[in-house]
Amino acid sequence: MNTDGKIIDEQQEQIQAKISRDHLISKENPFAKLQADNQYYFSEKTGFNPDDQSGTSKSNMSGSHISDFYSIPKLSKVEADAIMREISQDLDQIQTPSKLVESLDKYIVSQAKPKKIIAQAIRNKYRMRMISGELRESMRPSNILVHGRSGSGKTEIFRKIAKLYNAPFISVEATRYTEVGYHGEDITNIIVDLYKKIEYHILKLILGYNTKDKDRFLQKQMQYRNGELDNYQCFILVPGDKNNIQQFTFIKVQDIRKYMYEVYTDELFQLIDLDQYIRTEIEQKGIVFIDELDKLVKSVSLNLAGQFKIQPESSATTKASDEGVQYDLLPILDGTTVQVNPRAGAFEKVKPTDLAIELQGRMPIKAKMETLTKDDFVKILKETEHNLLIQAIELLKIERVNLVFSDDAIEQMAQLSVELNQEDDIGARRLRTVVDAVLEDINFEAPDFEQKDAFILITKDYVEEKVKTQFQNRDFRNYTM
Ligand SMILES: Nc1ncnc2c1ncn2[C@@H]1O[C@H](COP(=O)(O)OP(=O)(O)OP(=O)(O)O)[C@@H](O)[C@H]1O
Repeated sequence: MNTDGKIIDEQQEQIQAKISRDHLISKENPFAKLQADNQYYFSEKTGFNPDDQSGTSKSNMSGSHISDFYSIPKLSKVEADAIMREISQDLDQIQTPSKLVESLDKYIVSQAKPKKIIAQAIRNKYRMRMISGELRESMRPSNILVHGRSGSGKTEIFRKIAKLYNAPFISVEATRYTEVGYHGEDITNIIVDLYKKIEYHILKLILGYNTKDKDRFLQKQMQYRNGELDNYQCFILVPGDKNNIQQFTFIKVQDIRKYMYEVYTDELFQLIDLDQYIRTEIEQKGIVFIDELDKLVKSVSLNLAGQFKIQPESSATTKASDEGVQYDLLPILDGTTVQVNPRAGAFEKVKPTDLAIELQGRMPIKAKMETLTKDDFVKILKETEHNLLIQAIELLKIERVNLVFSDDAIEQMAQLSVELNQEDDIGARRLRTVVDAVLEDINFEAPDFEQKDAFILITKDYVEEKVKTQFQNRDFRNYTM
């Protein structure tokens, strides 16, 4: 279900433990099934795609009508509510800052200080959730400005955290909002984007097998947006147990939505209006990652007349005012926890203090990423979970080829990455280009190897030779991942 499974699995296990402890009808987490189209279990025969104006589209969902299944003791509304509450509390309590850092350590090398700062800030956000009333309203979100070299793990840290917390995660490039059509009032689309998919799935759930009826869909959509369906109870089928007995329960729309807000980190479909409820949800749980913020900073250059002339840092042809966009971002920073990720050369040419004062003020927490060293590169290759070498080994096992890397080969890959980065620093992304270069021939030829299950030792010399050849033949400098 989730390829970055480990941390999610831990969380699922806790939820499942909770569910079985509470004598729920299944050991599986029924709500986890909401995460992927083809894992839905509810009454539906056909799908309706609101983007398709012809109304003829069919989704690839193949649910079954509720009456196709027989019912087993169902949860009462009160029980379902209680479970939903407990689940969301569990989600809040799963990771203390120290545990979060521990989890991150499995995937992200070095960066001890930023990890600590970020983990603490994230925890604070969850503490704030537990406080209500005026005191809560007077608290400002602790937005974080993360800056540092390209490919040092900025995005990676937040991706992992979002997965860990099952929080909605959206990454946007600030410069996108300097493009025509995305400027000004449209800036709120950053947040709105999160919700289009959720609305669509909930409506499918509500409409059951009758989703082909476009008028009915639109009518329900309106009711949904007006909050009229919040207390509507949906059937959720719980996947079969060992004996393949299907079971179902009732859950309120508002609870499903709430849960889905928490679990969705996926691609997004159509836009819906931003309402207060959504705003509140994103305030509490969402992670919005604003990339390329430094590109909004103008550089100041002296023109011939000796006067100061302001130029957009990224492109002189940018249509909308970059400074304007900085101000447009303010309400978002007020309303949400935002991780700001300055990109390549991030705040190297310009400093965080070059941002509009108001913007700086809303990002009180600063975390500076360390520049990764050769030793860090070695650790990334050797010690992180699901690392590039493990991936390569597993892929080649499919072809009945066993790859083995000698220690000095790994050292050499790290060393060459550092050297190639001197030309153009893409940080740990470089490792990917180097590993690909080393394995290019083997990957190509593996299916044709006559001897099956042979072991191939990758040595330092082999690494050297392959990378040097590749580097001479190709321009690595423009590599991006
Ligand atoms: N500290 C790290 N530990 C492990 N892997 C890392 C680390 N830093 C980067 N990587 C690897 O490099 C890739 C690129 O890193 P990431 O996307 O986090 O870069 P970034 O710091 O956000 O850079 P940019 O500013 O260019 O967006 C990641 O997918 C990850 O595989």
